[in-house]
Amino acid sequence: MTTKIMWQPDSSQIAATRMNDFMQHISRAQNLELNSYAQLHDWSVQHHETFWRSIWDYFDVLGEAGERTLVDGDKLPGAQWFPDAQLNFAENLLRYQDDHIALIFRGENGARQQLTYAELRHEVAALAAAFKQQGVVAGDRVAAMMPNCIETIIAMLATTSLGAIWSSCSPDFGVQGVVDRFGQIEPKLFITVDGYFYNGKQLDISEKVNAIRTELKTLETTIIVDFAGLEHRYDATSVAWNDYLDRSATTLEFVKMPFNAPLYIMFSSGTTGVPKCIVHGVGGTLLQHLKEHALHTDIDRDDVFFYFTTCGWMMWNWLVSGLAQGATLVLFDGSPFYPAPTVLWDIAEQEKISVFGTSAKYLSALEKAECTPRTTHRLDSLRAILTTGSVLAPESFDYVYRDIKANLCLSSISGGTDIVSCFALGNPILPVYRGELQCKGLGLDVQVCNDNGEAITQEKGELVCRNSFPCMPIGFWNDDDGQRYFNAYFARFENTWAHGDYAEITEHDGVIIYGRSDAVLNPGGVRIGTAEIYRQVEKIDSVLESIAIGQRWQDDERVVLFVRLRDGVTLDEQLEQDIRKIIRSNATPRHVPAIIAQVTDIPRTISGKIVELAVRQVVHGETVKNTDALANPEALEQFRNRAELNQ
Ligand SMILES: CC(=O)CC(=O)O
Repeated sequence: MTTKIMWQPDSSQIAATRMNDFMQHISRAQNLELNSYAQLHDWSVQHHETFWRSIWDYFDVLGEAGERTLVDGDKLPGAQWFPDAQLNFAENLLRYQDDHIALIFRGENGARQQLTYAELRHEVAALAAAFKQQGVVAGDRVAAMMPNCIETIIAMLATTSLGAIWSSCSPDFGVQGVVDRFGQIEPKLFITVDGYFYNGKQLDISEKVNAIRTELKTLETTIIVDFAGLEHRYDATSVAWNDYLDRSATTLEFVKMPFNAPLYIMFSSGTTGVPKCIVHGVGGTLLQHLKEHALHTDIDRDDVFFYFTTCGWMMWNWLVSGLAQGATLVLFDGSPFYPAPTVLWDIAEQEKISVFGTSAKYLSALEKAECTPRTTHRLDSLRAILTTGSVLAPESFDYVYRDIKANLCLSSISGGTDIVSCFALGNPILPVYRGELQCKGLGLDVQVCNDNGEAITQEKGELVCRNSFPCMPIGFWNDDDGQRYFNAYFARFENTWAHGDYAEITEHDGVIIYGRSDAVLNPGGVRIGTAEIYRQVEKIDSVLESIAIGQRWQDDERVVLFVRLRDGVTLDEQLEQDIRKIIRSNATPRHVPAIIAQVTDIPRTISGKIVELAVRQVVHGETVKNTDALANPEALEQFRNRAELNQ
């Protein structure tokens, strides 16, 4: 069966893209005739050393690239990219210093602020000067529990301008979740707020902040941004943001750092124990984000770039790098459904957003809420929608083109915290096929492997990357012999990064993700990605969301499906039959759940991912190691000791 093309750029659109310009540039520089993305990608993998050096040059990275590009290039892990380079991350994000708008903040409570590039630089200088007076130096850690607002970006840029290391989470994290993360990295400074707004509520977090400060023994100072307008009592180790800034600072200096110096410490979701502290480097993060924004997303100075994210998800780090393109970034903090499900589209229309990023879950919830922005909003500026976080079902492609906008590039993108970027993503010179990620990222030898480690196409298997790339983490924090880092990605296949996604490379060299590999269902020895089931079940109007697990049963495994239904709907025999029928007729009899059960909530991580493993553990009576990693741990109780799972 041929896969439907949902959108295709015409030749004039292709000619105007930065991807096309880069392809011409490489053709000229390397004396080649590259005429397609497939050719460019092949070249970028076969000559990945030259490719990444070209990325540095093409984007005119500020700093010294140094002589060597790659040392021990065939070692995974162990390859060293740009071992002689010196650069500063913040300097590259602040290369523009003019009156173009850099940041627009929109709060759930109606707040709107904006800052030009010149003003942003000024604010960063004032904070960096105060940091310096406090004695913050390269390698120190600055931790932030912040909403997605302008101050968070100023703080990250001030931190990294000094070569210090940035780590952030959002204010909805619980005390233990924050301490589990920041406690491991021993921060010197903590930046936070008095409170925040969510779903129409003003939430005071002063008690939580005090509890966290007590636990983080290495803190010298806590800086508090007056975000929610609440009274805050300061003590000797806390200070208001506005009092802390050194407004007399006139210049901003950038401490040059090695390419592989730590930039960000990010955290795994922590659903299987204390979160892993994944350390990302200065140069690798920058080069990869330059490539992904400019080439794969075609972002430039004229773009208004929005991603719906919190500061606890790597998409925040990804969005912020958009400053390096000189684009205007739109930040939003709050519920995307308050006061109405259309709120993000109001913002898209008002701010003339051209690139709108969100999660796949948001789109399916929007569809269930029967929103049709195409008929209610003027979205003339919108030219791309990006989604990630979970698999974007083929039906969501239909929804976007039918009910949001027909003429745009819908790019499902995938990678994650582990690489602070993507393995497969969008491409402005390729068509969008229904249900597929458009392409593998340039420079990345992304493959799908069978159990023997052999590359396969048009078959499901493990998503891997077979060459080294600059944005591999530089390691895990407090993992001196690198063993935990090795075990996380390299133990499965030799000299290969195994990403933990169950996926397929399509005939168009696109990618389909079927779910996380550790959640794959295995009834009767047949491997089934959970997204294959969700896609069918969630077509049923009364099903809002679902989660599938494999339950050990009579020396085999059986598929158990839990569904969250619209208010007032009860799972009855008819609905069960409808669910089974839709799965059987659109997937296979093997996909049909043995048991279907109703729940009113599905547990998810704080960045919104449903946690199949934790549900599986509860169903089997096992202990869930770290419920602090969950946004709604109480939801797990609904899966414990269910009578229907014993029959
Ligand atoms: C790019 C991504 O893969 C983001 C995520 O799902 O965490």
